[in-house]
Amino acid sequence: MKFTDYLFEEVKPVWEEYLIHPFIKEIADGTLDKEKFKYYLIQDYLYLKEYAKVFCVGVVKAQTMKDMKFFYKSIKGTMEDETAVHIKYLKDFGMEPEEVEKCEYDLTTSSYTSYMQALALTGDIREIAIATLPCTWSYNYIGKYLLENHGNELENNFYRHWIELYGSEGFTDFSDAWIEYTDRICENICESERKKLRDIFIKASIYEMEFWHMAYKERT
Ligand SMILES: Cc1ncc(C[n+]2csc(CCO)c2C)c(N)n1
Repeated sequence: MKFTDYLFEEVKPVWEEYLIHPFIKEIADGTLDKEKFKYYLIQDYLYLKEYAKVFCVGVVKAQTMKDMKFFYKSIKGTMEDETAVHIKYLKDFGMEPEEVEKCEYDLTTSSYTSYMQALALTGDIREIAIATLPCTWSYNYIGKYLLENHGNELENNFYRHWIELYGSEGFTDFSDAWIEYTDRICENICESERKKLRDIFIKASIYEMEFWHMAYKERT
């Protein structure tokens, strides 16, 4: 069994909950309160800024040019490709990126990003890959599910670009490449290493759920 198949089995119950989370269900049918989406985008923009730094540490810690390139390309993917959709939506809400950067980090945003950054600084490229994988893979898992189940009802859905980004072929290729890369660097690891990486993967998956809760919660 591939290591990532094992990881998937371990987190499946949590990932299935993402698909029925009210934030995701309301994105799917287009009924999500726009204020909630705006708050999510602001926090997610801050999240992506910190997340990109985790890949930067990956470049520093990688031993080969091939591995360095892998992290380097993901920095570009995060800072340019993914944020482009955020910037477009935020512009519609009347916010420029510079203004978004001045917003306060929600406790969940700082906890999740601090967790990954601390792991990146103290760990090796395996720990960095495993801590960042639920983020890429689970968004593709959600995006593909939404496209498969709601793809033909998106014409007037305000969240269509978000769904199309994460369910797209390009993003699926990106996610699959990370899965493959993770299996490559985790070949022949010992049992205690497997357990350590599994725990990181589960924790990051739970942080993803916390992020959905944060995005949906009522605030005054
Ligand atoms: C909380 C949160 N988790 C995951 C993603 C998705 N994501 C973040 S970085 C990256 C890699 C390439 O852009 C991907 C897929 C998100 N946006 N926000």
